[in-house]
Amino acid sequence: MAMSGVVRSSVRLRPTWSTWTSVTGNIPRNFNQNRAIPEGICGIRAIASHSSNNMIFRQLFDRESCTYTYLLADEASKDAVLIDPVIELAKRDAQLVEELGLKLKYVMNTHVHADHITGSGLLKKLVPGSQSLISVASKAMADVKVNPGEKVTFGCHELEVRSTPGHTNGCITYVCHEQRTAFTGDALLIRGCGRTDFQEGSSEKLYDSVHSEILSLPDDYILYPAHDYKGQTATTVREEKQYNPRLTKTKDEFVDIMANLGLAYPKKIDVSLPANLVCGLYNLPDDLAAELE
Ligand SMILES: N[C@@H](CCC(=O)N[C@@H](CSS)C(=O)NCC(=O)O)C(=O)O
Ligand SMILES: [Fe+2]
Repeated sequence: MAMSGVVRSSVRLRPTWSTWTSVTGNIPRNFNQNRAIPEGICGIRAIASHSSNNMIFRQLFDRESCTYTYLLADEASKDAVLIDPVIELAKRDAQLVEELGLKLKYVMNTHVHADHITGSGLLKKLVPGSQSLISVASKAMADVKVNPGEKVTFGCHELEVRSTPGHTNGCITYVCHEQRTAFTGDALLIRGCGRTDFQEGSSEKLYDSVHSEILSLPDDYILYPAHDYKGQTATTVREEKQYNPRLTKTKDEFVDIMANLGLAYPKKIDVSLPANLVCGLYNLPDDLAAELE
């Protein structure tokens, strides 16, 4: 029976095709990727692909804030999670959840966003039974607070919580080993990284955490950021280790680059921060507040 929840233990009990291949680092020569995985065993068919026949995966985009929201669901149980939803698009996300016949368990955030209000609060209203989720270190309010090392599970899938501070203190990355993917929030952006000039930002911490928790993953892991401003959608550990113009530098050079980005503050920072500390439920602009009534 598939279970959903937050696993506090780091012990993994059920071996899968994908964990086997990630441990051994190779695929059997005669491995048939289309062969059905035996019932009751959670695995992937398309090895090293970012999606598989038993996980539904959607990358959704907000044109205004250039935010990516991710919908992940277990095909068998229909249990689903949303990562980093945007309040203005909560109805879009809720409609997709309904159309796909999914049971939304968690509306999760990688961090307290500064540029938009999270859709967590509104989605909880639109999809009764769903719970908001964020890191303990974020100091934000949510139904479920997670710590590094814990697992968020939905159906037979799980996301490992990794601490990736530096953009904010409470930033976390969700790693899905069986799919060989990671959702990096604003810690790592494609050929970039999150800024470190507010929200307890620290360039030193960001450099260390991205290297130790994200770029230490296997080279073929696909990385999905919370934003992209140039039209890219995903990257890999290998690419970022080779081409990231900031993170391939020494730590001293990185700190210097980050101190001289010269970025304007996000336009919505003043409304976003207080609202996101309570999962998008406080002091909202009138049109958004009306949605919640
Ligand atoms: N212009 C946008 C804000 C752009 C921005 O500051 N993006 C953040 C991520 S959202 S907190 C960032 O870290 N950018 C790093 C970079 O190098 O671009 C707005 O007004 O909302
Ligand atoms: Fe951010």
